[in-house]
Amino acid sequence: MYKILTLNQISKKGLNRLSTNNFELAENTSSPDAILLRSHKLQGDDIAPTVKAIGRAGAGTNNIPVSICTERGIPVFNSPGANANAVKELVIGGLALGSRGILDGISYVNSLSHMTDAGEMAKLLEKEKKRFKGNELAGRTLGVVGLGAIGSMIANAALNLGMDVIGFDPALSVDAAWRLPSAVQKMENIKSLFARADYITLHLPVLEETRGLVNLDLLDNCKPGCCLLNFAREEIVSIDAVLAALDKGKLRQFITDFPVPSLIGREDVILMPHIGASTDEAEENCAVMAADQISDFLLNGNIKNSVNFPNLQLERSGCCRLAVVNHNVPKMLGSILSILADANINIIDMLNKSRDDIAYSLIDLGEDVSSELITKIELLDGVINVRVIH
Ligand SMILES: NC(=O)c1ccc[n+]([C@@H]2O[C@H](COP(=O)([O-])OP(=O)(O)OC[C@H]3O[C@@H](n4cnc5c(N)ncnc54)[C@H](O)[C@@H]3O)[C@@H](O)[C@H]2O)c1
Ligand SMILES: O=C(O)[C@H](O)COP(=O)(O)O
Repeated sequence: MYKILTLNQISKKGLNRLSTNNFELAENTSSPDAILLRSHKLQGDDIAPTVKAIGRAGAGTNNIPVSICTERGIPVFNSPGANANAVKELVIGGLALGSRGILDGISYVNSLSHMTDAGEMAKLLEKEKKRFKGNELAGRTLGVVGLGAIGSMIANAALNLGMDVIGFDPALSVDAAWRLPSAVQKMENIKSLFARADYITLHLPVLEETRGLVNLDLLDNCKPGCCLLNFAREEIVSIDAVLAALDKGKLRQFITDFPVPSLIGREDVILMPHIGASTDEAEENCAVMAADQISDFLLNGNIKNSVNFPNLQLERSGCCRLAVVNHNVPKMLGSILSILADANINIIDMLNKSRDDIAYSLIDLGEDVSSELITKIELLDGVINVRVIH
């Protein structure tokens, strides 16, 4: 029985995938085998020595100390693309809010609660509605920074709204490139995207190199009257730079899913409480994906959609399986296999892959192994952890 610690509200549809024969779910346990979470900020010290895997029901893993997990041989999984449609729809809503007098118009109408005569009210609204006039999105240029699961969906939707779309992504994967409509014009650098776009939307992860990426220099370079949308992460945008650009009129509006106190109360800012992925559908998709990945890892050692381990899946064969995590250095696999050979244990099937400093092997054996043999493998210099999966 594997114990799964859940640290956020995870959709029932996902939790139900973890059958009660193999898994026990707990909101509080000191010795979990795996952790399932959403945006809970996890510290290294919160990860008990028993933890074998961490599943993020969502896209961003910046709330998880991934490098500490890698050092400890713990794969971290996420749910790529599972909430992309939800974010896309909210960003389209954001574009509408940024181009029309929707919020001010609604507030104005609600301020008329003292009026009792419908005819008088209609007359007043017809007179005042010019204050809430906006612009159409069609014909304007949208700059998309980060053309992965979310960025490519938004690019597509914006083209369908009649917008011109330009994009920047220095690390575009082959799959993402296939998904991208050819009408999206690829920019050589982020500066030229900022200089050309009427609306700019950010859809990249927070990494060392993207922290504070949207700074004074970049915003000084943007088209006057530009509207910036941040549904990616707070850390990517310098709030001081945004406030300066708004005050100078360089930016007309800032719309973000990541409010901070200094943004509250400004008319040129629209704040949402991190609800990009908060739909029934996205929460279910993410939870199902994360739960399935954790389940397959704990029960079979298979790895799919890890952000720090190689992806590796092997059909089960033989009588038991060894899952070995080691440093990606020469001779490791040979040393492991010679321990098995010296013990006369037959290998039925195996797969070994590496990613950066980590290597991972699944080895299916013809017979069960003793704890002494496992200890021998564990003691090899460079081995991080070994699991026997029956
Ligand atoms: N507001 C929300 O609720 C919400 C929901 C989902 C995701 N997110 C955020 O959005 C981010 C993107 O999500 P996704 O599902 O599209 O991820 P993704 O991995 O599919 O796409 C991210 C893209 O950003 C690109 N990228 C990396 N560095 C870049 C850089 N310096 N400049 C431009 N592009 C760069 C990558 O190459 C990749 O194509 C997540 O990391 C998360 O932080 C927020
Ligand atoms: O990275 C993500 O997937 C989003 O920020 C969603 O976060 P949430 O699961 O806490 O809503």
